[in-house]
Amino acid sequence: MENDPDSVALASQPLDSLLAGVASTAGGLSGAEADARLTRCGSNDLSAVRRRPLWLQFLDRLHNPLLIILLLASGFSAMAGDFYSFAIVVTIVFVSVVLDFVQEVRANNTIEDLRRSVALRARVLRDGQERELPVERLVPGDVVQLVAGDLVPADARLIEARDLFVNQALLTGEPYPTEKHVADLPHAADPSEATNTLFMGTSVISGTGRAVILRTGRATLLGAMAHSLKAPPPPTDFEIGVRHFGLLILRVTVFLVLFVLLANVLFHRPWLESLMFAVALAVGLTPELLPMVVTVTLARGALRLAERKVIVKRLTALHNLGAMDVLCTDKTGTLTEARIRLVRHIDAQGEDSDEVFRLAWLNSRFESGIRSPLDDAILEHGQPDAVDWHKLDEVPFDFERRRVSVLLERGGQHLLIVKGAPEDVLRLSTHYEPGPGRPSAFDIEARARVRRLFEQLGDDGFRVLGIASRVVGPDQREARVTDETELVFAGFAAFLDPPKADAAAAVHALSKAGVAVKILTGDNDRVTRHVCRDLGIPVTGLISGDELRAMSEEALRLRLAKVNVFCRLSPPQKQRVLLALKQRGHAVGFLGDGINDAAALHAADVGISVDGAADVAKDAASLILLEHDLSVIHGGVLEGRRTVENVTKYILMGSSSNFGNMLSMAGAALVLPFLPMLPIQVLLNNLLYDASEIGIPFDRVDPETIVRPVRWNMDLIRRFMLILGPVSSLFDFLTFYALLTIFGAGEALFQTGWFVESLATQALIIFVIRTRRSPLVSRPHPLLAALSVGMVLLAALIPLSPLGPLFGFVSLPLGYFIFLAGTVAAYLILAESIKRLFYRWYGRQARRGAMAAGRFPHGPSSRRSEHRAHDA
Ligand SMILES: Nc1ncnc2c1ncn2[C@@H]1O[C@H](COP(=O)(O)OP(=O)(O)OP(=O)(O)O)[C@@H](O)[C@H]1O
Ligand SMILES: [Mg+2]
Repeated sequence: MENDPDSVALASQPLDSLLAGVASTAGGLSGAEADARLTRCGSNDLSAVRRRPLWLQFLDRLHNPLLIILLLASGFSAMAGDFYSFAIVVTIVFVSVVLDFVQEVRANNTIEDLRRSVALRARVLRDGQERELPVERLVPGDVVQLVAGDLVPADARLIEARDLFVNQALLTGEPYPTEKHVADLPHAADPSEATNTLFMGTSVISGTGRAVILRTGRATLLGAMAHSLKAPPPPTDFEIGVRHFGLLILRVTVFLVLFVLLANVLFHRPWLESLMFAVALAVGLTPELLPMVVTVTLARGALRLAERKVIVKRLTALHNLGAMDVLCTDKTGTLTEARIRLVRHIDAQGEDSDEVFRLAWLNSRFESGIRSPLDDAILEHGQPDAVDWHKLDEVPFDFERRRVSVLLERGGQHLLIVKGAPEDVLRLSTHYEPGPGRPSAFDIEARARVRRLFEQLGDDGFRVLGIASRVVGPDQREARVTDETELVFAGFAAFLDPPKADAAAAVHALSKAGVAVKILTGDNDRVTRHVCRDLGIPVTGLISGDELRAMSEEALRLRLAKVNVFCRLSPPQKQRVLLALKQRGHAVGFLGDGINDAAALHAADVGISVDGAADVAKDAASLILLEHDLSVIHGGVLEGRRTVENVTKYILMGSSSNFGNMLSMAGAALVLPFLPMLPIQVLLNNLLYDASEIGIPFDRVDPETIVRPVRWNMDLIRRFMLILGPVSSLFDFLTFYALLTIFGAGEALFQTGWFVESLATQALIIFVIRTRRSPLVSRPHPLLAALSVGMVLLAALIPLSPLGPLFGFVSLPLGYFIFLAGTVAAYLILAESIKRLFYRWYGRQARRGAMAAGRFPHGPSSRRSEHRAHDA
C-alpha cells in the first residue's frame, strides 16, 4: 500500500493498520530500510520528473528539426557520393551540440547544488534517533517530529499531538488554522474533516506533533492536485523578452529559408545542395546557444552571489533582482539586531512589577506557537516564583489577533493569561489593578493614563507587549478566542532590540542604486519611527494597518510613492501593499522571515528570506540569505543587473551582426551563379562564431550600466538590430564586389574570401556591441577577447591548413588580407559611430517617453511603460 494515491482514505483507517501497512512503528524506520524505500518510491519531491539520464538529455538536443533535416540532407548527399561533407556535417553538429550541452549541464549542476544547500529539512526518527534530513529523502514509514513554523513534508497520520494547529488554506481554502488530534475517524471524507491527518504543503501554526508518513511525493494529496495548485509563476519580463526574440528569429528564419529555396528552384540549381545551404543558413540564424548562454550567465551570477552568501533558489529571480526598484523589508533582524532583551516589566501605574513578569513568563513558558524572539527574551530574563502551574489549553498566536492566551490551573484555580499587542490587550481589558489583588474598573482617565504610558515607551524605542489575565470558572478546561474579554490589565513588558549598525549604510547604498527601501512591519508606528530615527532613515510617510483597511486601491496607489513606512500590518495587508506596488509598474522585492511574511514573499517579484526563517517563508522565497543582512542584497542587485546586461549582449550580437550576415548570404545566393558559401562552410562559420561567444557570460560590465535597475528592453534590441544589421550587410556587399572584380574570384576563392570576412566582422563586432563606451576604454574579459580574436585567426588559418581542401577552401592572396584588414577596421569604426549616435538618440527617446508617462524610468521596457502611462 505504499504510495497509493487516495490520501484522504488515510484518515478513516485505524492507526495500527496504517502502521502495519507501511511496515513501521512509532519508533520509525532503520536507515537501511529507508534507503531501500527511497529507491523504490522515489524522492519526496513534487517536481520529481525523475532526472533523465545524461545520454537521454543529450539525445534531446538532437531533437531539433533543423539538425534532423541537415543530417538527412547530408545523408542523401553522402549516398550521392559526397561522403566528405557528410562526415564534416556530422562532426560539426556533434561538436556544437557537445559544446552547448557540457556547459549547460555544468551550469545546471551548479544551480542544483546551490539549491540543495538551502533545502528544507525535517526531523526524522531513523534507527531510533532523531536526525535532520532534507525532506526529499523522506519515505513512507518515516516518523517525523513537527513544531510550529514547519511545513508538513508529506501526507502523514498523527501519532502524538499537543495543541497542534495547522493552516490548510492551500488545500481547503479555509483561512483559519485547523486543530489536529490523534484519533480514529471512520467517516472522514475530505481534507477538512481529516483532523487526524497532516497533508503535505500545509503549515504548522502552533503546537507540536509526531506523525508517521504514509504517502510521499506525487502520491500525496498535494501531488495529485499539483497541476492546478502549483501553476508555474507568470513569466518575467525577461523570459517574455527572450521568448519574443526567439519568435522573431524564427519568423525571419522561415522566411529566409523559403526565399532561398524558391530562388534556387527558379534558377534550376541542384536542389539537395540548395536545401542544405538553406538549412545551414537557418542553423546559423537560430540562436541555438541562447538557452545555454542564459543558463550559464545566470549560473555564473548565482555562483558569484553564493560567494556573497546569497543562494539563488529560482533562477528567474536573478534578473528580477536586477530590475528591482523597490525593496520592502520587515524590521526585526533586518533593521535591528534581533537580539531582543526584556528591559522593563511595569504595571498600569508605570511601577516595576514582578507580578507582570510572572504572568508574562507563564504565558511564554506554556505557549506552543512559533518560537518568537519576544518569548525567548522573556524566558531568558529570569525565573520567577511561579511553580505548580499546569497548562490546560491555549488560544494560539496569530498575526491577525496579534496575541496569545494560555489557560492554566493551580490548586483548583483556573487562570487565562493573555499577552499581545498593547492596543488590543488594553481594549479587551475592563479592569486594572491599582494595588495587588484589588482590581478596579477602568475609567476614561485611567485608560488614557495607561495609553500614554504605552505611547511613551514606544517613543523611547521600546517594543511593548500588553499583559492581562482573567480568572475563569473551575469547570472550564478549554480556551477560546471569545474568552479574551473582560480582562484585568496587568501591565507592560518592554523590550529593546538594538538597531543594526550597518543597516543605515545598506539602505543608503540601495537607494543610491535606484532601489527605494520601504518598511513593512507588524509592529507599531512609534517603535518603527524610533528605529528609523536611530538609523537615520527619514520617514517620508507612514500608513498603519487600520488606515489601510479603510483605504481604496486608488487612494493607496496615489500615496505609495511617498510612504516608506507601513506599520501594524497583518500578513494579507503586507501582500496588498506589495501587489499595489507591482500594479504601479515597480519590480518589487520583499525580505522577510516569518510565517506572516510568506504571502508577501509569494507575491513579490523577488522573494528574499534567510536560512533560519520559518519553513513557509523559506519555501516561498526565491533567494535565501545565509546571513541576515541587508548589505548583501546590494551586491545581489548588482549581480542581477550584470546578468541581464550580459544576456543582452549576446542577443544584440545575434540579432544585429549575425542577422546581417545571414541576410547578405541570402542576397548573394540570388545574384551569384554559385552558392556564396558551401553548406559545410556555413556550418563551420557558425560553429566558430558560437565558440567566439562562449566568453560572454564571463564578461565585465561597465559600472555606469548597473547604477540603476536594469530592465529587459526588447524595444532597444529590435531597433538596434534594424540599424546595425544592414550596416554589416553593406560591408559584405563591398567584399563581394572586391572579390569578384579586384581579385577575380571564382567559386572557391569567393567562398573562402567571404568565409573569413564574414567571421571577422561577426566576431570582432563584440568589442563594439559589448559596451556603450568606446571599445578602447571598456576592457572585455580576457576570455572573451581571446576567444573572439582566436576564432578569427583560426578562420584565416584553416584555408591554409591541411583541413582547407576538405571544406573546399583555397588559399587567399596576400592582397586580400590587406583588403580585409581595411574593411574590418572601416566596419568597426562605422559601427562604433552609429552605436554612439544610436544610444544618444535612444536615450533622448526614452527620456521623452518617460516624461510623457510622468515618471523617470530606469530602463524603458515597452510593456512596463504602457503600464505607467495608464497609471498616470
Ligand atoms: N510572542 C508573542 N506574544 C504576544 N504577542 C506577540 C508575540 N509576537 C508578536 N506579537 C505581537 O504581534 C505583533 C506583530 O508581530 P511582529 O512584530 O513579529 O510582526 P512582524 O511584521 O514580523 O514585525 P517585524 O517587521 O519587526 O519583523 C507584535 O508587534 C506584537 O504586538
Ligand atoms: Mg518579522
